[in-house]
Amino acid sequence: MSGAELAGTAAGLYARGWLEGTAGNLSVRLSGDSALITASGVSKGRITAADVVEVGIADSRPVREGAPRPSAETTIHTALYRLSPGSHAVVHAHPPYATAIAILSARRGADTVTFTDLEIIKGLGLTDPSKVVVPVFENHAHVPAIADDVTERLTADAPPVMLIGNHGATTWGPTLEIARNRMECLEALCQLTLLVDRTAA
Ligand SMILES: CSC[C@@H](O)[C@@H](O)C(=O)COP(=O)(O)O
Ligand SMILES: [Zn+2]
Repeated sequence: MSGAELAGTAAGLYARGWLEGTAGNLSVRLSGDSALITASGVSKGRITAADVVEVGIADSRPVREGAPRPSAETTIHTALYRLSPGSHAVVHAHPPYATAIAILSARRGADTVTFTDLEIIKGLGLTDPSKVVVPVFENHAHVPAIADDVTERLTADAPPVMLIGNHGATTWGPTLEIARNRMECLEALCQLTLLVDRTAA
């Protein structure tokens, strides 16, 4: 897995309007103990292989001196890699419908959103695709506090998708393509829910 592949996937999500401004971050696991993640504060629509940083999964810090500043959300990515050894990619984006559901959930004080009986749930790779309970995390200004909540709340068999209240969505999986597909499925679930008013939060 290379920085060029991360940049290509990021450009595709940017083109869909899911990474507005400098929003979003993507990473891939390089080995058991490090990951390649997008640099912070750059447009993911035009990043290149030079705009990625190798960080330690244990400490979330750049492996090499002089590297660009890694994503502000690095601690969330590394928390997910520690939680889920079979996961090799994490995608964070601000897709409009998922973000709208995240905003509505935060307003209601809901810490989960439940989707039931929608075919697209199958795209999340769950054992039982009849229902998915998606966790909603508080959007702490101090990002490591979100990562701490992830570590505290999620188990290794949690669905590979989460929302961050008033903010956006994060998905993960065994490959970058699968993590990206899961983001598309989560966005579709949120869009359908808002279209037909089936919100079960
Ligand atoms: C454009 S502001 C969004 C950021 O605060 C953050 O949520 C985000 O998605 C991108 O952060 P980054 O540090 O560039 O990886
Ligand atoms: Zn974000």
